[in-house]
Amino acid sequence: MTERTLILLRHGQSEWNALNLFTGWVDVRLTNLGALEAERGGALLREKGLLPDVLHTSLLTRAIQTANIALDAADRAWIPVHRDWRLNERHYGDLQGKNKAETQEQYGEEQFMEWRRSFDVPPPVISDENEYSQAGDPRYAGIDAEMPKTEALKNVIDRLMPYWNGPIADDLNAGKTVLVTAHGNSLRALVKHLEGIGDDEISSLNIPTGIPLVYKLNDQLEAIGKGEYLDPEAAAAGAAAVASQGSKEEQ
Ligand SMILES: O=C(O)[C@@H](CO)OP(=O)(O)O
Repeated sequence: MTERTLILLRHGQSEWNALNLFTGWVDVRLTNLGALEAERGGALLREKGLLPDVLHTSLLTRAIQTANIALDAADRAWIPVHRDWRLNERHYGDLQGKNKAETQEQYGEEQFMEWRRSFDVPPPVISDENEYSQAGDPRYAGIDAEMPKTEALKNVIDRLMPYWNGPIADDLNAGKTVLVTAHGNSLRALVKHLEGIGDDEISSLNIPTGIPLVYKLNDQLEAIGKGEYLDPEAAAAGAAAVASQGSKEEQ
């Protein structure tokens, strides 16, 4: 068996993470803290000798910035890059741009959690006229019918898997150490697949910002054990902070 290495990295804190707004496909940038998180993520990779050979990122600036900063910190700014909308954050539909705590207050915790963490219930669709719609954004020219107007996690898995089974699998099968920089929910989709997590159980899994999560894979690209965060303590604290974003007290 040849062991393969896959590294997942959620982008560092974004401007809208800091404001506690549903973000989805809205193209916000990293905060200064987010940039520091990305740098620390790259330093962890360097310290552990986990040096990516190839990068796959979403089309969103916060993931691209994170990858650039982390790879620079790991002395790997030069590696080849592939970018694809299939790694984008879950499209949050009409919730994009809304405050999470206010949404929970307005609709109640049950509805809020159904929209936020249920496996297959998407939020209401976004209209093309909404200021936070991506209709007409040139980076998505050519996606046409597949362009989402809202997504549940299930929809994210459906659009992500062809990219996992295609370009990412090709690089892993070629023996490359692969870095994927993406988002809370596109990475939850990938972790669900890798760890065989059930549709109900996945609702309680949250991914912290900026901490590399490393998988060893077998020849079939199945995970050998669970993924390991390079800083487990910070990862646990970060995941707990993500989980509590509906609560005003935690902000
Ligand atoms: O707003 C979003 O796009 C995501 C990630 O930041 O949020 P959540 O964790 O609520 O799914």
